[in-house]
Amino acid sequence: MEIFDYDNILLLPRKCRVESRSECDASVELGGRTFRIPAVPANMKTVVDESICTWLATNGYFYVMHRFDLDNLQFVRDMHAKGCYASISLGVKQPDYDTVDRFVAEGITPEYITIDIAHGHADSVKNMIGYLKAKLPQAFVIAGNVGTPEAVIDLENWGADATKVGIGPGKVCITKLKTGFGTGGWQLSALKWCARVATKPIIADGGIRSHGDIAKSVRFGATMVMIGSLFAGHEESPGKTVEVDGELYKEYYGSASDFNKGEYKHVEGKRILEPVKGKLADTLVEMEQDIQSSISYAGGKKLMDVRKVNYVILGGDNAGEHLLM
Ligand SMILES: NC(=O)C1=CN([C@@H]2O[C@H](COP(=O)(O)OP(=O)(O)OC[C@H]3O[C@@H](n4cnc5c(N)ncnc54)[C@H](OP(=O)(O)O)[C@@H]3O)[C@@H](O)[C@H]2O)C=CC1
Ligand SMILES: Nc1nc2c(ncn2[C@@H]2O[C@H](COP(=O)(O)O)[C@@H](O)[C@H]2O)c(=O)[nH]1
Repeated sequence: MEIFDYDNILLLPRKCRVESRSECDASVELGGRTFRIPAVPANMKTVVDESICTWLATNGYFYVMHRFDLDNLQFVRDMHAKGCYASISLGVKQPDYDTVDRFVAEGITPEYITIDIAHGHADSVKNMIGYLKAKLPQAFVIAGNVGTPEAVIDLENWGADATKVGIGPGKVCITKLKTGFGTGGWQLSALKWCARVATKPIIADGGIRSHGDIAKSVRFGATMVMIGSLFAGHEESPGKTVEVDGELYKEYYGSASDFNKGEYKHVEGKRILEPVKGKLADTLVEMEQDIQSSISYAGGKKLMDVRKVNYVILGGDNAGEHLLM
């Protein structure tokens, strides 16, 4: 099996088929809606809040609200009152089942529900998917996180409409160090491995460090990528602003960090400071333009044309050119 990651892969250009990159369509479909770009901010407390989610929904982007210190029911009511789709996260504990029951009692369904736990290849996830499919059958269910083809097959068979792939590649993740497990350092080839067996969309989660990594993810099978650090640190980001030597930073911490949990128990995340980098809307526009350029280098006009390109692996035992035959 080839082992590689974002920083040692390059995609190979094909003859251009457009006169302008504006002809390239970066949009993607997920769960019956079309979104402007195949990237979604991570469902983390220092990355999204209700006002960012509202802005994303009303401007054609996908979002997933986090599930920490939040009344999910009120969030969905608010989003629907504003005419927006609702996309929430759930865990697998009793309060999460209670939340589902409250949705049923009120007769409202969030359009997207992401079951988001550290080790998503688990019966607890199977049971929650089953419960959601029985109680809220209209919801599009994303489940994770996982890092192997067996897990993707199981989650899909249990009823997930999409899977989220990535155990430990995140910038504030310390799972690899604390447990010795994960896809950190080889997330892109883990994605390729998982995508070979997937029959439903994959959301590649974690490890994206530059905009070009989005095209690489799509090339290796992702429908969408989930991104934390690149979206944290904007003026609107919910993390606390901190000044160090006259420079402004925003805090970005892991959902399994003591900062998020409020206690030091099973900690698998840390806190870092991201330099404040302007407005989120500007980053999203730049991201879309960069994906349009990726599509043009792929010799295509639409996002999935990126899947057709060859690639090279730089350095290491697997180095070489990989041609689609
Ligand atoms: N993508 C990644 O690499 C990781 C992401 N995270 C993120 O952190 C947040 C919190 O995650 P999590 O702690 O799972 O959420 P929760 O605290 O809601 O825990 C979910 C359930 O899974 C159990 N659980 C958690 N980890 C494991 C494990 N390794 N083996 C068996 N059972 C486990 C927990 O029990 P108990 O706590 O008693 O074990 C609990 O019952 C999520 O948003 C998650 O996505 C966290 C770690 C890795
Ligand atoms: N192992 C951990 N992973 C975490 C934690 N909190 C979030 N995450 C994952 O990271 C990505 C974002 O990655 P980035 O490289 O784009 O910054 C996020 O979507 C989660 O899957 C954590 O505490 N530990």
